[in-house]
Order: sequence, then C-alpha cells, then structure tokens
Amino acid sequence: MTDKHDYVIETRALSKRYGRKLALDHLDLRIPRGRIHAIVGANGAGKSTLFRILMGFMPPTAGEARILGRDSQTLTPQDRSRIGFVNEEHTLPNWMRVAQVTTMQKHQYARWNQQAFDSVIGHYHVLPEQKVGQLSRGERAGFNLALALAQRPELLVLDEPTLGLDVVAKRAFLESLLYSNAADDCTVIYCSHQMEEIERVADNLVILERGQLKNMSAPEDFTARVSHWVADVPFKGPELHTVPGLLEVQRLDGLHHYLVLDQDAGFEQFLRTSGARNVQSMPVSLDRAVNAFLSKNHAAPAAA
Ligand SMILES: Nc1ncnc2c1ncn2[C@@H]1O[C@H](COP(=O)(O)OP(=O)(O)OP(=O)(O)O)[C@@H](O)[C@H]1O
Repeated sequence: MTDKHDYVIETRALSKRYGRKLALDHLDLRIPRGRIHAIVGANGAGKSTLFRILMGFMPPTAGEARILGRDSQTLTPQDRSRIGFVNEEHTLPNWMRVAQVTTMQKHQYARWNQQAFDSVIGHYHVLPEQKVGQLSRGERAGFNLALALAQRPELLVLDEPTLGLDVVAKRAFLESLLYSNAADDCTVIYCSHQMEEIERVADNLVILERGQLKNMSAPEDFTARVSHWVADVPFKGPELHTVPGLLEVQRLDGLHHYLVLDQDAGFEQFLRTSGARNVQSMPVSLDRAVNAFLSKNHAAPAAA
C-alpha cells in the first residue's frame, strides 16, 4: 500500500515554543514509509519535543503533525497500537516476570509475531522466570526490542536505545534490529548520537538543528557533501570569514586542516590563491562530517 505520498511522519510548519525558547521552528519533515531513518541533532535540537508532539503527549504551538496518516493530537488507542516505542530507559514493570510481560503483550497486540520475539530474545540470555528488575541493562534493552518487534508495529521509534550498553550488548541490539527484517514492513526511526550505529543501520539521515531540518539524504550522500583539505599555508592563512563553506579549521604539525561543506575542486584553487603550497584532499568519516556540521553553530546563542 505504498504510494508516493505515503509518509509515516509528516509535519507542516510545525513550531513549539517553551516560553522564550523556540524548540521547533516551522519544521517541514516528511519521512516516507519503509526502511531505517536516523534522526540526529545536537543536544536541544528538538528531537524529543518532536516525538512528544507526534505521539500526542503535547500540543504544538503552531503547525500540524501527522503520524501514520493521523493527526497526532487525536490519536486513538488503536492508532497507538500501530506504533512501537523503545527509549533508553527501557521502562517495563520491574516486579513482573519476563514470561508474564510477554503473555500480557501477546494478548494486547493482535498482530503479535512469536517468531520475531523468539529470534530477537535468542540473542540474549534472558530466562522466562526472571523478573524484569533482575535483568541487566543490555538484557532489558534486548527484551524491550523483542517485545516491540513482535507487536509488528508499522512504525518503530527507537530513541537512544543503546545508551549505556557495552560493546557486546550494542552489537547484539543492532544485529537483532537488522536481522529481524524489521525494515521489511516496518519503518524504523532511529534517534541516536552514535554515528557508527547510524552508519551501520540507517538508509536515510535526517539532521535537525535548532528545530529546523538541515539534511535529509542517504548517510553517504551527506558525507560526500563534506570535504577535508590539508594545506601547507604560510603565516595565518586566509581570513576565516572568507573560507567558503567552512565548518572547522585546525592547525596540526604546521599544516592547516579545513573541513568544508558543499565545495568542489574550486576549493583547491581558493587555497592556492591564498598562498597554499601543497594541497591535498582526504576522505571524511560520517562521524567527523556530522560532528563538524553540528559543532559549527553549537556555541552560538539560541534564537529567542
Ligand atoms: N518543558 C520545557 N520547558 C522549557 N524548555 C524546554 C522544555 N523541554 C525542552 N525545552 C527546550 O527545548 C529545546 C529542545 O529540547 P528537546 O528536549 O526537544 O531537544 P533534544 O533534541 O531531544 O535534545 P537532547 O539530544 O539533549 O535530548 C531545548 O533547548 C530545551 O532546553
């Protein structure tokens, strides 16, 4: 049932103001159905606010937010049952046993898929008789993901799901997500600050900054927008305000390192005209590209 206007999330001029702070600023965001979409942003970019509005926990100040085609402010329990949500807190009743929680969820969700549950929980050493409160953080994350995937939600929102997990638990979590075929008939929204995870799982990279959409493309296409130039420039080099697309500059071992956005080979010419002797371009990782992009405005004062 996919048509070209089938968006799982659609916002139009969505704004949220908390007192003097504008957390979402006329945000127009359209996330198509299917695949894994990463949403990244610096602290305070508005990600949690966006999800609070989308889940109907909070009204917007202005604009419109739709989730699975419904107005987020009038979601019914049935609409909500089409959405799975896993966050870093992995909130489940601590006093209940794993088997009890599983049975309860099985009865609650008509589309429950036992095979999906078994294949994910199989990555973890979780016993049915254990109480939720006795599980380790990684086991609780895995249990939560297994429950969420078994609901067979149309939309699964994962908000920093691997925060605080060790390397082994993180790997198990990502493998569960990838190998459960979640992306086949379920759209996954993955909010994380961990670029190596995003590089591994995401098909689409959404960057939010100060409540505005700054990028929506395949992660590798974003990386291709950022280039790293190393130049041997005598003295101070060009005035920084004249460097086109500048994200970051560093001086290391007497060489200038420039990270720039949306520049082509003309940038080499710019450096040479500025007196650079040796100029080389180097590949950039997604982590470096996103961090340089986000840091550029990080220290600037917030819009009131
Ligand atoms: N209840 C509130 N009252 C006032 N300001 C708020 C409130 N909730 C959020 N904010 C502000 O709105 C902005 C966006 O916050 P939000 O929690 O949505 O960001 P975030 O992208 O989820 O950040 P993080 O990555 O740090 O969790 C921040 O500047 C924050 O200080």
